[in-house]
Order: sequence, then C-alpha cells, then structure tokens
Amino acid sequence: MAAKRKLGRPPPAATPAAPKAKEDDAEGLFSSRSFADLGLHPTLCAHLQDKMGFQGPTRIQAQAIPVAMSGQHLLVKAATGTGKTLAYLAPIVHLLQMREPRVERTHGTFALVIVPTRELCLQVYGIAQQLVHRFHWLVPGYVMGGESRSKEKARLRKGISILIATPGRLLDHLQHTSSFVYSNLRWIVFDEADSILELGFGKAVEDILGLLGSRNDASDENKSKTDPMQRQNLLLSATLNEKVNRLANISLKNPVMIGLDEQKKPSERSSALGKKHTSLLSDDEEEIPDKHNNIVEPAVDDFKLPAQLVQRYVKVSCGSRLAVLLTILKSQFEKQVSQKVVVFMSTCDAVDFHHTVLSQLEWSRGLALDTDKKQKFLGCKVFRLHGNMDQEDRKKSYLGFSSEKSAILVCTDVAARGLDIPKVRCIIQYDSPGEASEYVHRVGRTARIGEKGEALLFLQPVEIDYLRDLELHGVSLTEYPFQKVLDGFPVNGEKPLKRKPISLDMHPWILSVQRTLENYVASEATTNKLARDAFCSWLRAYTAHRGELKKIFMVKKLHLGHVARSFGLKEQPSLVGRSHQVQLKKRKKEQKREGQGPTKRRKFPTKK
Ligand SMILES: Nc1ncnc2c1ncn2[C@@H]1O[C@H](COP(=O)(O)OP(=O)(O)OP(=O)(O)O)[C@@H](O)[C@H]1O
Repeated sequence: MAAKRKLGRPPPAATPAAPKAKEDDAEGLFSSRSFADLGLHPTLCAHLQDKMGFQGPTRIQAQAIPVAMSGQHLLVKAATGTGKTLAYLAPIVHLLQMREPRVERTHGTFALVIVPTRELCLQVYGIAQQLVHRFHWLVPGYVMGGESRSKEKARLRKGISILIATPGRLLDHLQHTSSFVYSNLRWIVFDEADSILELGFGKAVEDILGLLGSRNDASDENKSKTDPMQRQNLLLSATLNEKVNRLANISLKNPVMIGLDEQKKPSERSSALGKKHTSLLSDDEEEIPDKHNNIVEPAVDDFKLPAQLVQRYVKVSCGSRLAVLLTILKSQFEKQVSQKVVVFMSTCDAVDFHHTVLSQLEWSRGLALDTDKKQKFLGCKVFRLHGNMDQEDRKKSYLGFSSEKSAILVCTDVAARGLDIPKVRCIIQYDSPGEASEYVHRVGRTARIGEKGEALLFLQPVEIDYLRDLELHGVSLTEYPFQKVLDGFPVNGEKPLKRKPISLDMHPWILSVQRTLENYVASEATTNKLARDAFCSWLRAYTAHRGELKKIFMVKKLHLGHVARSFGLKEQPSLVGRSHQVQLKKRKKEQKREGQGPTKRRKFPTKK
C-alpha cells in the first residue's frame, strides 16, 4: 500500500507513461488503491466515500488522477461508464482547493470543461457541485445553448471557478462578454472530445483555443493574454478518432496517454506532436497527419465495451418493425415492472411519432376482438428527448426520466454521449447508429460502473451485414430469441397450444398489433401527421449513411410501402421535397440500369 501523503503536500511529478495500478487485476473495474493513495485531499476523499458512496477509485481514475495532478497534458480513452468525469474533476477540485492565495470569485474561471450536449453539461455541473460541497469558495457553473445569455453574463461577471460549457455558447461569451475573466485559466477539458468534433464544432473549438491562447501554434499576442505555461489540457472519450488526433496536435503538448497505444515510446509521441498542426475543419486527407504524427491510431480500432453487457440483434422485416418493437417493450415490462429502457431513433420527427404511439396506443386486452374495453398497450411512462425540443421541455424530460423507476426514453443521439442515467437496464437501437463508435456510446448508457445491462439492435434482413462492420471493431452480437417472446403472447385471449413454424410477418399476434396500430394512426389526425413527417425524415436519414455504410443501408432496397407500414400508415405518403424527388429519380435510373422493373409491391391484408 502506498504511503499516505501529507495534507497540502504537492503530489510527486508523474512520468510521461501512465502509471498502472499495479495491484489491480487486469480486467477489474476498480483499483485496489484508495483515493488517499492517489494523493487527493483527505476532506475530498472523505466526501467521495461518505457522501457520494465511492469506496475507491476505478482503474481509470487510479491511472488518470495522479497524472492530472502532476500538471501534464492527458489523453484518455476508456470504456463508457468507467468514471472518466471524476478522473478529471477530482484533481481539478483537489488542486483548486489548496491554491494559495485562496480562490475567489473575482479571479474568474480556472477550469473549463467543454462538452458536446446540454444534458451532459448539466450532468457534469451536477457532479462538480457535489465535489466542491466542502470547499464553498469554489464555484461551479455552466453556460450552454438554449439558456438566457443575460443571466449567464451576470453569473460570469460574478465569477465561476469551474465552468462547464457547450462550445457554441462558450465561444459566444468569449467574444461578447467582456466581464468574463479567464486570465487565470489553468485547465481545458474536452469531455467526449470526438463527439464535439463530429457534431461540427471544429471551427468553434479552433476559435476557442485561439482566444484562450491555448493552441500550440498560438500567436505571441494571444499567448501573452494568459499564462500558457500553467495550462493543462485534457481530452477524454470512450472512442477517439482521427479528428481527435488533429485536436490533440493543436492543443496537447507531450500528453500522457491512458487507454491507447501505451506501448508507444514517449519520445515518439512528443516528436509526433511537435511536427505539424492541422485544421479541425476539414476531412481532407491532406490535412490528416501522417502516421508518425498520429496520437490516436487511425486503423480500425477495437472498442472497449463493458464486459457484463449482453448485446443482441433482432432481424425484422421493415413492415413489422413497429409491431415488433411494441411487442418487445411489452414483454420487457411484463417480465420486470420496474425498469428503464432507452430507445434510439434516427430523427427528431421519428422520436415525436414513436413517443406518441408508445405513450398513447390503446388495445383490447389479449387483442380479443369481442371486447370494447381498452387500455394502454404499454403501461409505463414514456419520455422523449431530441435537439428540436425547447430547452425547458428537454430539461424536464431528461430530469423526469432520470428520476423515474420505470420508464421508456425515446431519443435521438443527443442522449448517446456521456449521459449517466441511473438504472437504465436496456438500450434498444430501433434505427441503426451508423458509425460503430456511435453504437458504443449508445449501448454505453447501460451496464455502467459494473451494473447489468442489455442492448438490442434492430436490423432488417437487408442490413444484416452491419454485424460484420461491428465485428471489425471487436463488437459481436448474438440473435435475440424473438420467437420465444412471441410465443408468450395470447391471441384472441388464448395462447396457441401447438405452434407450427410461422413467419414473423404472418404471426397472428404481429398482424393484430399492426392492425391496432394502423387503426389508431388512421383515426388520430395529429398522430397521422406525425407519422407522415416521421416517414419522410426517416427516409432522409436513411439516405444519409456515410461511406461504406451506404452499401449496407441502401435506400433503393427499401420497399416504401413497408416503410410506411412501420409508421402505422396504410399507404405510403407522397414524398414532397426536392431531395425525395431526386432520390426517387435516382432509384428509377438505377433500377433501369440494373435491368429491373419497379419493385413488385406485395399487398397487405386490408383492415375491416
Ligand atoms: N470510484 C467510483 N466508485 C463508484 N462509482 C463511481 C466511481 N466513479 C464514478 N462512479 C459512477 O460511475 C458512473 C459512470 O461515471 P461517468 O459518467 O463519469 O462515466 P464515463 O466513463 O464518463 O462514461 P461515458 O463514457 O459514458 O461518458 C456514474 O454514476 C458515477 O457516479
């Protein structure tokens, strides 16, 4: 056991190589060290243990905290839900609380944490608030899109020691809030660094680093505004990519790397970093640093997923997708009343439509035809979350779902990054995520910090090659036993005794759910409009898959009548808008070229 350090004594300087938690077993989540062993202040250690319930650091924390306290730049890649937030916040709080003279609000901002989404901003702010509980002179705060600028200005004027921010709003304040003091800035943290760049904040990040004088290639004029010698930058994510390389090249000097390429010698790293500064704006190959300049290897990378996560896929034909989703959710909540499920969709309109269906669809119990007594198909609360909601609704939804014991959250990828919602048991990816890294973050909302978790990916038979793409990243899924789930449901009040093999689309239960769904969508004008809008936006999103994925998610292989069916529509809505017309023309041209006639459309049984 390492000797305990004295109060206030600076921690020893770390070596460039990340210190390994020697006593830890290789696969375990937790380190065998204590927080005190890592050099954290006793008051902070006591608070972590007694008030936050953390008995000891996770392995990633045991590796990162001493390095962060040593003042070195840091690049961390670690699986979702392994405690990366504390890995950077605890050392910041530790170092700030012991600062002499004591930190005051008029000193402005010392630590800046940049995050990609508003919900993550609130979440990190919440953790910072807990951590400073015993150090009342440290003030955390946040600025983010959707909030009142003038109120934020007032808070910045008063002074915020640890500022959590989304990039756009931060840049806005850096440019327009003259009372924002950042001359004492010591830390810049990029949490979910790859996502910040993927979401198109590259230019904002460049401007932020420029204004803060924190680019390796900053002009002398900018550098003199602050004290870059004191600056420490940290980049973290469960998935790092080529773009992060560029950000690392711009903002990190001789970083210690944790969780990636640990064999690479420090000398290689430093020479790599010093050589070339690249832009965060372009995907142009020219801009990509050569292999020797890379911090994050560009090769296909294995993603680390929580070992206890059960990952499965269900193969469903397009027309039955929604009936199958409803059936799976029903079965999940019947098996276990108290649980939380997150369902990922590709577009905001799809979230709005499915949220309405999941929360409002009614049925006659057992799908018996002779009873008028209707009840909700799913009994639990359903929340929604996407980027087009207004800020108040977004906050309510996120906090509402977080505090429920039993609920469903229907959301876009706005909820995929970093969110730590307690007790989420199952992640359903109803629409495929596209990039494998997004898959990792979506499923990472469950099985956090050693808890159990399940993930289920919906795939159409024509999309099944996506499994191979995931396998390239070390992610492998097994098939979900949906037939068994179906067998558990009664039809016309009875569970069929002996079952002959029957196709899923023709199964009486699925047909009945589909009928219920279509009648509901047809009878409710608002839901019908939601369904049509969702249909159009879903198709647009489907055509937007990038690169290699275009070969798997091919819009020309879709039967639009079946797609309509998956939105509870009896007929395909007319596709308005230029992009659809272009798409249709393209489809026809391609069919002609391939010598096919228009796809034969199968008729579905009409409803009575
Ligand atoms: N040392 C610890 N002991 C117990 N629980 C911890 C510890 N550190 C963090 N946690 C808890 O683990 C959960 C996950 O932490 P956190 O959100 O920081 O993970 P993460 O690695 O940032 O995940 P993601 O990559 O998804 O953002 C949180 O609920 C947090 O409170």
